[in-house]
Amino acid sequence: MKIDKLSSKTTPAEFDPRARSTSERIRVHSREVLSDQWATLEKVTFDYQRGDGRWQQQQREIYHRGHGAAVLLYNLEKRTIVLIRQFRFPAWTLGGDGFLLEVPAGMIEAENPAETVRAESEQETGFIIEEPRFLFRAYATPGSVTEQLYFYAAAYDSEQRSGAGGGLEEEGEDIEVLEVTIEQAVEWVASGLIMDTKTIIMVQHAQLQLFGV
Ligand SMILES: Nc1nc2c(ncn2[C@@H]2O[C@H](COP(=O)(O)OP(=O)(O)O[C@H]3O[C@H](CO)[C@@H](O)[C@H](O)[C@@H]3O)[C@@H](O)[C@H]2O)c(=O)[nH]1
Ligand SMILES: [Mg+2]
Repeated sequence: MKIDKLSSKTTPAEFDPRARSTSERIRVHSREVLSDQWATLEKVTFDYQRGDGRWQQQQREIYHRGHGAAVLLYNLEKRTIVLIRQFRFPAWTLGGDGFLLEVPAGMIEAENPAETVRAESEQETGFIIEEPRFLFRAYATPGSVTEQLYFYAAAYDSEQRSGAGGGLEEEGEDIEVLEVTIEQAVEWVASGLIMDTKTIIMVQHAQLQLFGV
């Protein structure tokens, strides 16, 4: 018996919707703002042309809350990185104490992610950094949130500290600063103590690219 698994999906390139630009494959019907307070929640109805050429109507709620930037603070001599611990209300609603271990991060202001991580590093941890190194950019939750996260790394020096950090009290921040060895951080990812995606990515980047664990 001859089985040709690809035949039903194979179309000549000129008719293949996958070869067309997405703007030709998406027709937006309506956009409705459901909530517009701290951030914006929108309901969008659109037609999507599937890979086999058929059109399908879909509806999605999408949340626009700006973009974020995070920084991996590392010290190669001491083999340490800097983590912060802070209360996250959405996490608390799922059980547990709601306190998460994270890398310093903040929402991008004035469309300048490098400046944002310099400012967040000082506000949240007290460490003053020079030019942070851009690593990569990623969607955290692409199915429903438009936010992109910009990842940076910066060497820190324990001497270059302006204060204890802790964040801005007027913004409700109450941040604890931890300096941990890379081995400890890797162990916390494996044991499930570190549960924040951007932080897991950063610890693994540090492990693979910086410390060679
Ligand atoms: N009133 C109000 N204030 C808010 C709200 N959400 C955030 N804020 C204020 O905005 C500040 C955001 O602090 P940042 O340090 O700029 O951001 P972040 O909370 O650390 O978020 C970072 O990490 C997130 C993922 O873990 C990212 O989603 C985010 O973009 C950023 O990178 C908070 O301290 C708080 O004052 C809200 O719904 N209402
Ligand atoms: Mg923050």
